[in-house]
Amino acid sequence: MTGETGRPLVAARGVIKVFGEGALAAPVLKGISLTLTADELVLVMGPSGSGKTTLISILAGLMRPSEGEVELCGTRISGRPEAVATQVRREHVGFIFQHYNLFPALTAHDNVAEVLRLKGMERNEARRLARNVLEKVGLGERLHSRPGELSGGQKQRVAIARALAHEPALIIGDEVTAALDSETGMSVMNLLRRHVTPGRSVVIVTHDHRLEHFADRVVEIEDGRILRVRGGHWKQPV
Ligand SMILES: Nc1ncnc2c1ncn2[C@@H]1O[C@H](COP(=O)(O)OP(=O)(O)OP(=O)(O)O)[C@@H](O)[C@H]1O
Repeated sequence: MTGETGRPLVAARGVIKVFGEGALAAPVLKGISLTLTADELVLVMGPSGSGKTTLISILAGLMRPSEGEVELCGTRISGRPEAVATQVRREHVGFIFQHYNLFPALTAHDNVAEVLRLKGMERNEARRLARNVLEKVGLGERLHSRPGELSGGQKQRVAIARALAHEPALIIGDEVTAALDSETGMSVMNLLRRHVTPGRSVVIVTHDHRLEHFADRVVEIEDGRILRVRGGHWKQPV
C-alpha cells in the first residue's frame, strides 16, 4: 500500500517475460520475484540486454508479464484489464524514461503544468508549482523553451520535473542521469533522493555505479534473473 512505511509498494512474484512466439520465442525474464517497500531508492543494474528495462516496465504496469503476478500500490494489475493498470499508474507512478515523452508543441513550463492539470489541479496553482519544480532542476531560465530548443540533458530535466511535480508514490526511471553532466546528474539524484519519504519510493535502472551513494538497495540482474540484491551506500544525513 502507499502511504505506509515498510509495506510493499510493488510486489512481483515469478515474473516471466517471453518476446515472440514459436521458434522465435525469446525468454527475457526467467522468473523474477521482487518486493519494493514504500520508502526506498532502489537501483536495478546489470549488463546490457539483461532485462532491466523490461523488468521495470512490467513493475510499472506498462508491459504485461507472460507469467507471474504483479501488485502495484496495493492493487493486483497482472491478469486484469489494461484499464486497471492505467488507473493505478496515472494516480501513483511517475516516469523518467530515456525518450523523455515530452509534448513537442508545449513549452517546458506547460509540459510540467499540463500533467498537474490532468490530475485535476487548478490552472494557476499548476503553473506556480511547475515553475517551482523546474527551478529546482535548474531550468528556471528555460521555462518558455520547447523540447526542440533544449539539449538532451535539459529535456531530461523537464522529464524529471514532470515526474517529481505530482509527487507520485513511485518514480520509475531508466538511465535518468545518462544525458547529464556529472554535477547536474548528482543534483538530480539529490532531488530524487529527497522524494523518498514514508510512502514514496524511486526505482532507477542504471549502469552508473556512482548512483549507489543514493541507493538503499541494488538489484543485480543477469540474463533475466536476479543475481543478487545487496545494500546500497546511502547514509541518512545526520
Ligand atoms: N518489445 C520487444 N520485443 C522483442 N524483444 C525485446 C523487446 N524489448 C526488449 N527486447 C529484448 O529483450 C532483451 C532485454 O532488453 P531490455 O531492454 O530489458 O534490456 P536492458 O537490460 O534494459 O538493456 P540496456 O542496458 O541495453 O538498456 C534484449 O535482448 C532486447 O532485445
